[in-house]
Amino acid sequence: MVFFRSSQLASSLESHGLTWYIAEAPMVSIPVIFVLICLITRTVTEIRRRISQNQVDAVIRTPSRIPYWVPFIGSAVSFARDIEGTIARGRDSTGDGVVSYRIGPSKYYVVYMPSLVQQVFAQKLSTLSKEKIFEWFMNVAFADGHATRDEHHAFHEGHKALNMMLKDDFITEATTKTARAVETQVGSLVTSAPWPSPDREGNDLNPWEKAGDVKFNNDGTVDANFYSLIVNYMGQIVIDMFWGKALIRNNPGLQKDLWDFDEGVHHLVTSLLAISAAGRRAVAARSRLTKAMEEWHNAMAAVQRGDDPPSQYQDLDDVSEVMQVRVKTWVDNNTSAKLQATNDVSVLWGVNVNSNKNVFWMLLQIYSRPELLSDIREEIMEYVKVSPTGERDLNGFSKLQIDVDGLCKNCPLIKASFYETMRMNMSGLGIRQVNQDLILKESASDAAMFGKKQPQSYRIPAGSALVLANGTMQQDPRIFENPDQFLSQRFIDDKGKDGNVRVNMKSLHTFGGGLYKCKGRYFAEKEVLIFAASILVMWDVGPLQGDALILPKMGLAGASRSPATDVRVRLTRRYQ
Ligand code: HEM
Repeated sequence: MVFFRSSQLASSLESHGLTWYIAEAPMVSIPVIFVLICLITRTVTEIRRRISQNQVDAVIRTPSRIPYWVPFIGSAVSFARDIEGTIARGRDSTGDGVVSYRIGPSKYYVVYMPSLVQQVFAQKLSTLSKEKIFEWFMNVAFADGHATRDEHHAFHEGHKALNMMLKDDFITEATTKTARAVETQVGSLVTSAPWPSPDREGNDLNPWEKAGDVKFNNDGTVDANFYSLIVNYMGQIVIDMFWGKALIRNNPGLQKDLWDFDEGVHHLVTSLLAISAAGRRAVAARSRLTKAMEEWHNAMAAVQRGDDPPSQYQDLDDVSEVMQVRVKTWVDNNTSAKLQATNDVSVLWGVNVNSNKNVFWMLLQIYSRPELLSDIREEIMEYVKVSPTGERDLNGFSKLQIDVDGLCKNCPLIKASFYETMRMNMSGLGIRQVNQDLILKESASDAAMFGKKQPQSYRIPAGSALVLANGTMQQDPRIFENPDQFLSQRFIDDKGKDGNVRVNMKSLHTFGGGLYKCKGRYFAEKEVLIFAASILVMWDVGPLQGDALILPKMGLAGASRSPATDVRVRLTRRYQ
């Protein structure tokens, strides 16, 4: 190995050239050259940022690109480390409504101004679409082997079948079935009496109780891991409602797999991390889920053909209409097993992941505020109450009676608390591919809100990616005052002309928007209120020690968040 003094280095470089120097002293020269390249990259990207930043008077301009150190990598590392913090810093350093990042070979334009977001939602598919991103996601997250991309027609027909979820017939069927199931099961969210020991023969625990690791106390209270308890309890009712009871009955580990998959899905999309323990668990869970979905589909397809399904799938009469239509659509379009099963697993995940986690966070937010809890209980008491005729569930506990219409139309505080929960606890990114050059124009009021001299327009070039930074907007104090506080009244508007109080999502876009807006949103709103209200009426929830229920830290960003660690709570039954 050769070491040089600077004068020697200069004369050697002059006589032998750079290649010779790298070959002779790689341990020194490679880091030196790397540092030089980084410095040059940082300087050039900084100059470029200043040039675009100085276009304060331009009516149409190029968004500022955030400077970076390492060519090709760009801002990838800071995105991987802290996506929301990175975007918030970029936003604050420019003061504009859009900022641009280089990540690997791609340019990303991140949008976080309400008027620009509305324009993004209004674009046609020919300008902005999600197809390529969705195909990539189906491959890395669900291992579809590019079936979504290669079986284009079949995928789109299957996807279209989900539009049924937007129709009144589906919404009525799904909410009615959910409400009836909740009425009879919320009293058994955790069981206790009549059996003294949970595992007494013939009286096994409910699967969600096992997932929540319940422990019965002598005074009749029950301790549980609240996150696991809630997401599994809701999952049981909603999966039974969509796919019929046989799916979970034949695959008792289905929910464990679903939540293991969810815990590791971040690791799968950043494929480097797929080798982590959570990533490996997610991969194993995903293959069991895919197999279960394929078997379920084959049984349903057999019934639809008039054939006899396997013995364990004889009773498929309780499958929802939307899932029956999906099966028929897959069959009519000669869909491969790979496309069918991976897409059905993605729907299974989508149906559960957002609603169930939001109910968990929402309950904690409400139970940790005694005044809000009591106001909401008063607001909903007319619509969610213990069965007036004294009906009991299978375990002998009180049943509830739920008036879904009354709950959803006349209870603004619980609905506004749901929106505020989504604002606080969700952090989704909406990603679109830019197919044609696009101009986005700031509104005058948004420009003023961001402290700009005048509204500007931005040119977003074809071939780049556009990102809606919902999580960052949800925490922007200019859009949502005091964003770190849970304000249960935030989304409540004044009374309208008809005298009714309105609840309005305003600049909150947790269901997405435009052509890709969540197809399950009408059901989801009602479902969340049904689950949350019924638990608030039937149960008191508090900490194991002390008075204050402390909310756990949130896990990784990216749509709905899980808690960083589960939270152990004590549940007390309010009605026997
Ligand atoms: C609080 C609950 C929920 C939230 C916050 C939520 C949010 C979302 C979001 C952000 C998207 C992507 C939109 C985009 O790409 O712009 C989406 C898509 C979707 N959601 Fe939901 N969702 C919820 C519950 C549900 C439920 C319960 C169902 C089913 C009953 C459902 C069905 C779907 C479907 C089918 C899509 C795909 C839409 C498409 O590709 O066109 N969601 N949801």
